[in-house]
Amino acid sequence: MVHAEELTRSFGALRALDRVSLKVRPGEVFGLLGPNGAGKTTLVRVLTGVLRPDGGRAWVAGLDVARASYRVKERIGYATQEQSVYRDLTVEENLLFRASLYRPKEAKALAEEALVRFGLGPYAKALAGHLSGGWRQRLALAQAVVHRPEVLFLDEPTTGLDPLSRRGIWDLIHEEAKRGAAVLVTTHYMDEAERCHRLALLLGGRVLAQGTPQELKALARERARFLFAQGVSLEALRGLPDVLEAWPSGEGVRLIARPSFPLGPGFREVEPSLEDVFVLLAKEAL
Ligand SMILES: Nc1ncnc2c1ncn2[C@@H]1O[C@H](COP(=O)(O)OP(=O)(O)OP(=O)(O)O)[C@@H](O)[C@H]1O
Repeated sequence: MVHAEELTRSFGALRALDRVSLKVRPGEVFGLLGPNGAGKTTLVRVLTGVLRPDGGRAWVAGLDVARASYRVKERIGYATQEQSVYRDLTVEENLLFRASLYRPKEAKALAEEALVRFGLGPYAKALAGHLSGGWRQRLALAQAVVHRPEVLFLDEPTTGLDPLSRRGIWDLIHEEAKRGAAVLVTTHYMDEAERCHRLALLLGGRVLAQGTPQELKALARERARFLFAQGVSLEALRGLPDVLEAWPSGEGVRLIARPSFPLGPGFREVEPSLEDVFVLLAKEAL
């Protein structure tokens, strides 16, 4: 499992991580959701022992990351976008290489098994650089888990993929969690965040909130009204002091308003999306 306690990391004057605490349990898919520059990659780099924190501590798979960063690497899988795949090796060679780094005696069997499990068999002899983006991401995931790690870190595993390929990757991520791995996945796609068991919303290096998607939505509903309105002017709504955010949506207008906002004719309450939750919490934090 993953346990981060008050992790802080700065680059010069920029505080990329500000007292970040979280836990990821075995069997859980935990999402780190935030816009560009929120600190997601920095957190993953600290948790995988690539980068030292300035403050705080972290344990991964039972080991203190700062003290045992090499041993931690044997117990984790780490997939950054495509960088984790060697384009001039074949699919099979990529898997064999990674497996032999950590489990040399079983490398061949593990690589074979990953080929089958990830449906990569037909591409075994193809150069990774010749695969389509979706298949290359599948390979990146396969090589991250080929040695059957206890903890899996996936940094934006679906960026640039079409919706069908993204679904395929998410099915595979959940299979790894079912196998018992603790999975930490970063994304800036709000719809993908819905697929996580629990999430932390990150902005400016700080955790704005964490919980299950349902808990985060309930938290937001306590603090604001999420509405859909028809027959009202967007500009007029935007001018009202109780309206925090308003934007065109289909035939009408979606808005986030303070709890005191009256529900007049033409307005109805809607279920907030995680994007709505994020917008509200980000506004409150600024
Ligand atoms: N090595 C570095 N040197 C200086 N600044 C850095 C370094 N790495 C990250 N930063 C800065 O720290 C902040 C957080 O960056 P980080 O890459 O962790 O964000 P992110 O949430 O992963 O964003 P993205 O979605 O764009 O990958 C950014 O402002 C970034 O410019």
